Amino acid sequence: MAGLGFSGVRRSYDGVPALAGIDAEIADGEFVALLGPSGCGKTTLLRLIAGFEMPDTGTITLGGQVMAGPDRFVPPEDRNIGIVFQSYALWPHMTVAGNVAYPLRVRGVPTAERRRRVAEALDLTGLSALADRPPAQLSGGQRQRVALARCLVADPRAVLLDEPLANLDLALRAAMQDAFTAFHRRTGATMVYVTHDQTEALAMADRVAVMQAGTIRQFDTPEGLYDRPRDGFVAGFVGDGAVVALTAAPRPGAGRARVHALGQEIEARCDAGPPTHLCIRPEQVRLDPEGPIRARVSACAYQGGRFRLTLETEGETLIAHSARRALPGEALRLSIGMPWAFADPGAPPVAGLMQPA
Ligand SMILES: Nc1ncnc2c1ncn2[C@@H]1O[C@H](COP(=O)(O)OP(=O)(O)OP(=O)(O)O)[C@@H](O)[C@H]1O
Repeated sequence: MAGLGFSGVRRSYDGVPALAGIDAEIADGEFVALLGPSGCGKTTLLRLIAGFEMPDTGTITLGGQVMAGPDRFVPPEDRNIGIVFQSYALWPHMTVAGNVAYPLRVRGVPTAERRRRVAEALDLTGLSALADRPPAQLSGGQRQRVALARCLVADPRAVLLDEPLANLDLALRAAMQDAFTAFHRRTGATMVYVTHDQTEALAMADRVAVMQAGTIRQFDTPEGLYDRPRDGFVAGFVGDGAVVALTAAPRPGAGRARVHALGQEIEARCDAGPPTHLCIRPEQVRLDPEGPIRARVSACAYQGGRFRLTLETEGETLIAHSARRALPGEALRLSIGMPWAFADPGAPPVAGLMQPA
């Protein structure tokens, strides 16, 4: 397996940028998710890694070797990268074992070695008992595992997965997420996983690249994205909660700041730079009869074991969790515990925001 590198990678279609400058490193053996809304460039980046397309400018490396650059382009068949698509693309007339053996047969791998490697790939994907079945007699999740086994058997340097669970129902998706994570642990494969489903990305990946409009807005661990989003897009796109503009921001101290928002002074976590916004997660909103903030319930949804409350206060909408059902229109009091304050470079300047001296 091998790591991947991207330096100044750009790609446009008809003059419109699909990738507007990608710089990133993916370590050998890392499981990375590319997460973002439709049209943000995830599939384009995957296609460039696979070699189905060339970047307009920039360099892509695999295991330190240039795959695409100013004067070099390695075609897809010479990159040894495995790909698992949303549509499983299995041969209907071949058994599971036959499908998995196919890439080795094409390469002329001798029979004994072929048998050994197929048995290993079937074992890794939990398919040994189904080796003799045709794809028509498999569930969607089992077919997807055949596609994964077929990709693995060729011993690829990296595995690319393009929304592989999109066609599966919710229960099966959850089971397959566990299967992918277990598979990654056992193989140590470098995996790049495209999805627009944040639950999937946060549950499985070591790190997630959050993309928007052809750029990576933040490339971080799932906890990093949730606890310390770098800008308003990431704060709003990843996880539940609210993004609230500050009305005044004193100079932040080391890792902490007292900021003004929601008509209150609130103690927040922060890093360098004067913050402009707060990201308030539901678990940071305490329903507290003595709390300083007055709010009104606008919606209440049961989420199994708890209720998700939508609350209106000071012209902002907050999300809270509650053990009991609340009625729309009900008045509550809140306190806010240690939200994350960040500087959003994309946001318009906040009127009256007090800048540090
Ligand atoms: N072959 C193409 N010709 C013209 N435009 C393209 C082509 N491929 C992609 N694009 C455009 O490039 C942008 C990025 O597309 P891409 O498929 O990479 O997005 P995505 O994030 O994978 O979206 P989705 O989640 O909907 O698959 C989009 O605006 C898309 O319309």
